[in-house]
Amino acid sequence: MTTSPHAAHQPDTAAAETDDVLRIRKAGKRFRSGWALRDLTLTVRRGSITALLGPNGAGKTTLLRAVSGLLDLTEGTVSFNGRQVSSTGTPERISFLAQDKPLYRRSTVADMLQIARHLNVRWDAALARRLCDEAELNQRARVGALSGGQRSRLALAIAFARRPELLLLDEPLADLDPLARLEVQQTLLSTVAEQGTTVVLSSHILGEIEHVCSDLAVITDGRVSLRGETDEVIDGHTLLIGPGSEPAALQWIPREQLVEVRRTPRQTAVLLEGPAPLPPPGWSAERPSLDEIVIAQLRRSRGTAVAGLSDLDSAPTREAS
Ligand SMILES: Nc1ncnc2c1ncn2[C@@H]1O[C@H](COP(=O)(O)OP(=O)(O)OP(=O)(O)O)[C@@H](O)[C@H]1O
Repeated sequence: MTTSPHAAHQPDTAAAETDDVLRIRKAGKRFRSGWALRDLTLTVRRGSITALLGPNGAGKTTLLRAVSGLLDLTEGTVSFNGRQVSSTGTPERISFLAQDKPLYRRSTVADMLQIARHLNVRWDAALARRLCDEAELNQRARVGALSGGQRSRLALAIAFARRPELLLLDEPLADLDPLARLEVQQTLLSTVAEQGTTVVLSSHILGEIEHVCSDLAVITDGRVSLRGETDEVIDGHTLLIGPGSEPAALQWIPREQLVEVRRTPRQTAVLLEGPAPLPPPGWSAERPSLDEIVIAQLRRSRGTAVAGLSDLDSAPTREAS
């Protein structure tokens, strides 16, 4: 798997420090069961919405917890605005919303907002109220009586109302119905635009990430395997669609750019990194979706992506016409 030019090793200049709100360098976290993060390097641009994507167990939650100061790394460093983060305390300007939303089930929505108001130095009551109203949350309803999605919306309202500089969200869209997902995405976009908040979120919902997240990082086995600005990652790939499934018909495809070959009896789809060479007659080049790229790259990292590669290697060379 490739890493985009934005990845890993950027020069440590003063300008970069200003633009990058978060710098994670060679992060490693070892639990008894093994390494959850390994040599993970990632920078997050100020004002960006960055998606952490990856399979179950890839290390996304562990990374978010390390950034929020909830656990110490075994190796490497996390720095927020140039200051190293450690488990001695979450920096005041970072807000982390965990997957299991931290709410008191016996409290009402109104009480929960009051509690949060007292617990936080910075608190935007008007924003909390507006977000609860948008979610049609009854202020007198008990938290325990809300649906999973409604509890997520309340927890999100509290996270936003803290007005953090860096908002970390672990699977924020997971419990939400399609309409609520759209509304939460809209809130994310408007909050970033209004407040200049930087957001890092983990998600499995790829289709929607494409429209919300300016940046993405794919994490596999505790490492960053692909990262960059979302548009650039998409523009950096080409999907070629052609007829037939004969391996010999693929010889014109540059082997070093190949991410995935998928065949049906009628059609062959080839995902390439970078621009495609001029395809032969009958083939077309398309812009792939983010889903297609991320899923293919994940399959590739598991060694299952290039189903047709061995055929391609053993196929006879196509004669030049
Ligand atoms: N507290 C812990 N103690 C031991 N092992 C842990 C702990 N937390 C995470 N792990 C392990 O670290 C690895 C990464 O887990 P993590 O929860 O960070 O993955 P994830 O990418 O967030 O997964 P998911 O998408 O399923 O939420 C897994 O193998 C997990 O079992």
